[in-house]
Amino acid sequence: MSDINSGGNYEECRNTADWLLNHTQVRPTVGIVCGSGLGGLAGMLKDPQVFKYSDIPNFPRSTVHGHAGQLVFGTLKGKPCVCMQGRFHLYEGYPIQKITLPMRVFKLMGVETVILTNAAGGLNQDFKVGDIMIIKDHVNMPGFAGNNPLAGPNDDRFGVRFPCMSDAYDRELQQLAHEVATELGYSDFLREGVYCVLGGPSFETIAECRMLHRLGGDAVGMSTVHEVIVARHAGMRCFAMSLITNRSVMDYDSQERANHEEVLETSGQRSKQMEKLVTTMLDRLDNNKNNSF
Ligand SMILES: O=P(O)(O)O[C@H]1O[C@H](CO)[C@@H](O)[C@H]1O
Ligand code: HPA
Repeated sequence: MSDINSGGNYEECRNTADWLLNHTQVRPTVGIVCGSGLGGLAGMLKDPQVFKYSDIPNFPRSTVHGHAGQLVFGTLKGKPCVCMQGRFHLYEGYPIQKITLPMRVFKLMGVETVILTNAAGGLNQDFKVGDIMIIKDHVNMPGFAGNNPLAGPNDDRFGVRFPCMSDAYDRELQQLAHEVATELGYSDFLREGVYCVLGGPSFETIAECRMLHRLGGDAVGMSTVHEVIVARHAGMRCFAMSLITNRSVMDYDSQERANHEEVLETSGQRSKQMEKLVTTMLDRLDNNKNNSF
């Protein structure tokens, strides 16, 4: 288990949030995290102000191809936003508290809602490459082994010791996503399901894919869940989507092999629709009384 010096403690997050607030006029209420190859969303922000992760105090660096490594402030459909163009993953070698530090920084800057995207393998055999899955729940495999971003002393200024996770993914935002996707004509490739997180960086074996599928997983990846746990602990509401970039290999006769190049290629092909879905959702939030941003 990591100690409080691993990153993500209150003072460190406060310093980072204050530094950012001193360098931008934007007061974000929406935080966005872009998955592998899905950073195009950051390019949609109006009047963007861009900070390289390497220039932000206490921020880790992005090391993965397809994650630009910059924080972009601006407005999207009139909503003040902060967007991570690239995220951090356990396999990059950072302590789990460090990879989730941006969620606490979001909170301290005033963010209320977090929208996350990721690229994932499809465990559900009905899913096709290019499908977009609304995440309705997760299975935290590293968490089963005690690797949870909230392990260590709890700081009540962020949240309670034992946060509930049965409402991790906001149901109203899921409903809104379904409505918007139907209107946009995306129903044919819109799915919903359970996202399983693993530590990576090796992709899953055939036996692991079969097991995760039997356990109720519809998609598998190496991100998002740690961020959602920390965001929910701090009381922000979360909406997350997976782009199915490859089908998980379940059959010993299959010639398919998961690889990051295929992941980036597929995310590039579907990124425009994901961007449209997110921006239209943001546009709608004001028109729906239940969705106060
Ligand atoms: O989850 P995101 O950041 O989209 O990245 C996904 O893509 C990479 C594998 O190709 C892994 O990092 C996996 O988690
Ligand atoms: N497994 C884990 N992570 C992934 C995958 C996968 O098949 N595809 C994209 N990210």
